[in-house]
Amino acid sequence: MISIEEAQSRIFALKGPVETELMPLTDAAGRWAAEDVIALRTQPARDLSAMDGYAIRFADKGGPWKVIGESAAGKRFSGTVGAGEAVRIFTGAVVPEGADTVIIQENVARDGDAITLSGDVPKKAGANVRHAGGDFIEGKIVISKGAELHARHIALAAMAGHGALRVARKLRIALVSTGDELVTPGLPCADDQIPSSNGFMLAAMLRHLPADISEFPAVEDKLDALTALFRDLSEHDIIVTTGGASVGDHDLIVPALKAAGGKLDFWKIAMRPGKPVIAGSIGNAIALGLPGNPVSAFVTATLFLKPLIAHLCGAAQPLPTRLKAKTGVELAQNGERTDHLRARLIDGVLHPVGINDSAMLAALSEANALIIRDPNAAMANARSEVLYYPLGS
Ligand SMILES: Nc1nc2c(c(=O)[nH]1)N[C@H]1C(S)=C(S)[C@@H](COP(=O)(O)OP(=O)(O)OC[C@H]3O[C@@H](n4cnc5c(N)ncnc54)[C@H](O)[C@@H]3O)O[C@H]1N2
Ligand code: MOO
Repeated sequence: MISIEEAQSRIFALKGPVETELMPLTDAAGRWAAEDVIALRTQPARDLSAMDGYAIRFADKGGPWKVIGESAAGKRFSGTVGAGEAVRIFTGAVVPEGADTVIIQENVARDGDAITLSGDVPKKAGANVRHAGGDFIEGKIVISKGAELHARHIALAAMAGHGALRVARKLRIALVSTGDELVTPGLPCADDQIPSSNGFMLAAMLRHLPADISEFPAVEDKLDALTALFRDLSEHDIIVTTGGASVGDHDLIVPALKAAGGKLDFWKIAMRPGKPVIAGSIGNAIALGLPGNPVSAFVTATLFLKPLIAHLCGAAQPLPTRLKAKTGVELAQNGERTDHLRARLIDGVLHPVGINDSAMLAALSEANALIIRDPNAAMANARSEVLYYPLGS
């Protein structure tokens, strides 16, 4: 058995990021920047007013002033503000030549072209002015290669002058559930059968990731059928199987991968749940065999499949976020495998939900966090800090 960290780096080493394409901003969210994004313009391009009021010289801060024109957003005043002069100005408008300060309109009284101070004097030169280049300067890297593109990055790229961003192309992923006992959810299910929940769970986990997912009907535990499937799917970027990963007579993923001409990289990770993970390659594809137990499939997809997708899409930080919080109860000393305790984070404190069986979905659904227990971790007192993966609510 290898450690989780070694498994992650070996899976990433199977293949590098895929080819890239230029993506319009509207479709770039949720991807990762394939190159540094450089500002094509300076923002603000000129000194702009942050408020509605009057542009003045700070030297004249006590007033009175004569209004000599107007500067609005998109329609700047082309003259120069001299001593004792002011220009009516609006939020987002260019501060005219000669002026260095904006006094807000609430602090002056206007009578025709004349304004006088009626409130506070501006505190300093430059008050209510956003200076040119205060946000970013042309030529600066505003988004680093490998950064995940959230809505706020899309806005920044747009402001920096880009209409499209270079990102990894969409991945092609095949999801295959294996097992003679599997029944399509919603159809009658005999007592020795089980609804095939894993494919639906994985599709839901990957829904917002940049991948075209092909889902296949459950495949029987037959070497020929599984071998043919590996061959047929080898043009995908990733083939994900669930089930058949263990050592029983009907666990055929490893033999099928080999029979199809694929290569096994490793099998079994020192973790719970999820020990019998399989990683290898066949043709163009990375083969990732996840255990059949639903909670094992969920945890291993969280730790290996989603990070692999992020890695192939060029993410600088493909691994899931780990956070720290206090545990509400004492945690027993851990055994040899990294454990992932189902827990609920309530008001910043982690409460284990109790059942940690790798087949129990009700307990998993109650959880919104997985407490990480390192191999051989000592007992942790209640209120001590522990690491966890947030699962979303
Ligand atoms: N002698 C040993 N037995 C087992 C070991 C071991 O080391 N030695 N490891 C155990 C561990 S840990 C796990 S995890 C499981 C993994 O088993 P498989 O990956 O081979 O999965 P299956 O046997 O096919 O199924 C396990 C369990 O999950 C149900 N299942 C399978 N597919 C689905 C699906 N698509 N949706 C919902 N549920 C599914 C299946 O019916 C079984 O109940 O092996 C242990 N055994
Ligand atoms: O490692 Mo298995 O996933 O505990 O049941």
